[in-house]
Amino acid sequence: MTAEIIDGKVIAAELRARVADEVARVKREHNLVPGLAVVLVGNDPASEVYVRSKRTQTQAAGMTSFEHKLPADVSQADLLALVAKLNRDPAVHGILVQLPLPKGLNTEAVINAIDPAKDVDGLHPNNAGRLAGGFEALSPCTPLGCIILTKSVHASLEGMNAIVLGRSNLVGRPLVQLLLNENATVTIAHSRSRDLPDLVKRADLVYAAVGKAEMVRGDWLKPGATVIDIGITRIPKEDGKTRLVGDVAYQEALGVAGAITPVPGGVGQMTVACLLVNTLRAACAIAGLPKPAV
Ligand SMILES: NC(=O)C1=CN([C@@H]2O[C@H](COP(=O)(O)OP(=O)(O)OC[C@H]3O[C@@H](n4cnc5c(N)ncnc54)[C@H](OP(=O)(O)O)[C@@H]3O)[C@@H](O)[C@H]2O)C=CC1
Ligand SMILES: Nc1nc(=O)c2c([nH]1)NC[C@@H]1CN(c3ccc(C(=O)N[C@@H](CCC(=O)O)C(=O)O)cc3)C=[N+]21
Ligand SMILES: [Mg+2]
Repeated sequence: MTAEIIDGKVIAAELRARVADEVARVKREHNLVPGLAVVLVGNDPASEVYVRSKRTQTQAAGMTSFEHKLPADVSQADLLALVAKLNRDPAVHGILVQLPLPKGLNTEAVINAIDPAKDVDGLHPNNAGRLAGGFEALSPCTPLGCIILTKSVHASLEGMNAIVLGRSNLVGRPLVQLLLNENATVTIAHSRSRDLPDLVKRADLVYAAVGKAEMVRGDWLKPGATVIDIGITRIPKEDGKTRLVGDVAYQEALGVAGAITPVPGGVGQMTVACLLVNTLRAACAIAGLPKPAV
């Protein structure tokens, strides 16, 4: 048996096309052009992968892209001043501050400074708390993308055993909340968890968001499980370039899983597409328009 490969490229392209249609409509009907501002401090390589695809795709969807690159030694005050300026800017509907921030900057204070209505990362406590409470919220893009990919395989997640490996504010925790909203039964594992292979073995749905290349082995998986690989690690190649590797041993998993996302070409594609969705939703909400069709 070989697993179905969940094609994030195709699913993300479909989602982006629906976003582009809605962007064209709000432009035509309401003269509203959604704008996304990305703030990149220093040069974290994982963040740069993200920024690259984000810029072109924002523009391709008909939205405005603003980019602010700041040096790694920028002061907390200057960073907060930029966030305050973006909060006030009527052309900006979404603000994303790339994480992790360089040492010396207070991440929590920066996130708290973002207008929750423009918090397209869903990291502000207003949004994270609303999500945890089961209320409507701007939710983090990567977990949103994971749910869409899972639903491309399973129409309903009700009663399924899911395991989430990782509990970060950006990925693991919000993914758990979204899975609960889908009525899955969720186990959360992290660096202090014991017997990871046994925990994974029981899961119909496996979400790996640890950041350890190929940590999840094929023989950990329940045969037929759906595997969503969120991890991205850059491995240097002999020619000096790098290749991207997930948290799951892909070749091994192919022989056991029922369905699996590749890296690249899986979750990462969906993260960017969902960022466009959140920016469109934020722009409509800020403008007092009805919710968009996507
Ligand atoms: N595809 C995409 O769109 C995106 C991909 N990523 C990638 O996903 C991965 C995770 O990102 P992020 O959540 O930000 O990472 P963090 O480093 O913030 O969190 C990693 C989590 O994994 C847990 N962990 C670490 N080692 C182990 C282990 N040996 N066994 C079990 N759990 C472990 C940590 O546990 P503890 O809490 O105990 O420290 C922590 O909860 C990274 O590779 C990142 O690059 C991230 C965002 C988007
Ligand atoms: N505030 C914040 N929000 C984030 O969502 C966030 C962040 N900070 N910091 C960095 C991580 C990482 N991340 C990625 C998103 C998409 C791809 C992506 O497009 N991946 C392509 C790979 C593209 C290529 O091949 O280079 C793919 O997997 O197919 C990668 C990484 C978002 N992150
Ligand atoms: Mg990270």
